[in-house]
Amino acid sequence: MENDDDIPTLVDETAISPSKVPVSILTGYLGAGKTTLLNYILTANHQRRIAVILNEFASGSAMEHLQLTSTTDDNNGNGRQRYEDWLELRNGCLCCSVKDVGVQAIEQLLEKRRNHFDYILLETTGVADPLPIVKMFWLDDELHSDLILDGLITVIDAYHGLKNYADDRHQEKALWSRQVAMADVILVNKIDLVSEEEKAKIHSLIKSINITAQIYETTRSCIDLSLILDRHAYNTDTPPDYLLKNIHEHTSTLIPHGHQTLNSITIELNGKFDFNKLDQLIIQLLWNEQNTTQEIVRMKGVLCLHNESTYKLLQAVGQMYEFIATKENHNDNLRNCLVLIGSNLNQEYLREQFQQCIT
Ligand SMILES: Nc1nc2c(ncn2[C@@H]2O[C@H](COP(=O)(O)OP(=O)(O)OP(=O)(O)O)[C@@H](O)[C@H]2O)c(=O)[nH]1
Repeated sequence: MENDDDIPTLVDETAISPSKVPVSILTGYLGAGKTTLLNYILTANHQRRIAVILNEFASGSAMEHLQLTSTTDDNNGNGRQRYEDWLELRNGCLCCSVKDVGVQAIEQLLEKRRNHFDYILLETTGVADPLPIVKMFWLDDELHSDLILDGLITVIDAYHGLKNYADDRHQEKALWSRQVAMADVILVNKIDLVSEEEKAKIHSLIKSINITAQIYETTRSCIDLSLILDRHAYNTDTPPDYLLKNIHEHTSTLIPHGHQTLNSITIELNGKFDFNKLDQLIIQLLWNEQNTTQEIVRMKGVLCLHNESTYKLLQAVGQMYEFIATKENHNDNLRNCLVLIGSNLNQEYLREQFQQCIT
């Protein structure tokens, strides 16, 4: 481990990027290929200086640690070097509690090693529910954090995926589904081990749970990094194409799979929303109705609002949500599209609720 004195000082202070450092969360059920992906990233030839943070238990200790491994250029002309750091998390684990202690620890690390990396990948354990971790890193601008959530990458084991899903033990199935439901990018890994028929089945199952994620097939988690990094899934002001144009194509793939714990539904409406009514409805759905049988884990929408000529984006994760202004003019094509991902979602009921908010 390096000590603080070893940290190189940049001669040219302007070389330190004032911009925020993107954080991607990496998840995937046990044995899916997360470590294989991280090893690939840490050894692959690319320009990014990526810090990998592993959420590990320190054996024999009640204390939690985050292990940081990074191969980055040290800016002293010594080329790429690998170093490790440990962060102590005295108050809990990133996996099972929403605690901003994890964010603070990573911010401190960033402060200390600002010139060492420009991207952070946070690996969760195979049995982590990604929802609280995504919420933790979806930071309000008011908090002036140097970190910005880039997205959630989920690695799926193509060979065991259907088995994990079919697992009668509810906990396993629920976790697997949540990791798929929350993803912005999904790697269907171990594609070398499955037939075309199995491949089609796993794609269909993934899409029925999450129609918004970008899906790539991989072997040994090898992927062009530009496809999975810098997704800007939470800080975009550009309406995604699938919400603007291709929703019919996606909807046709929403084949329900037996005893599904989570699934996607889409709602399309014409007209302009009354913002106050819409806001009240979102609060009702995410706060008041969240503890009924219905649970919305993720919501995305491209919407036309009364008195506004450009689209608004809606993003929600658990009970948190925000409306984001876009520069894209709707040109009086007043088509609104929403995708909701969750459990026990009643499409007709939800459609009716949103319809009532149209002016
Ligand atoms: N055949 C095949 N094996 C793979 C592939 N990707 C990973 N493996 C193997 O699958 C096993 C599990 O991979 P890991 O990368 O350790 O999986 P993980 O998601 O980190 O697992 P946990 O840490 O237990 O959650 C290892 O033995 C890998 O070598 C692949 O595409 N094809």
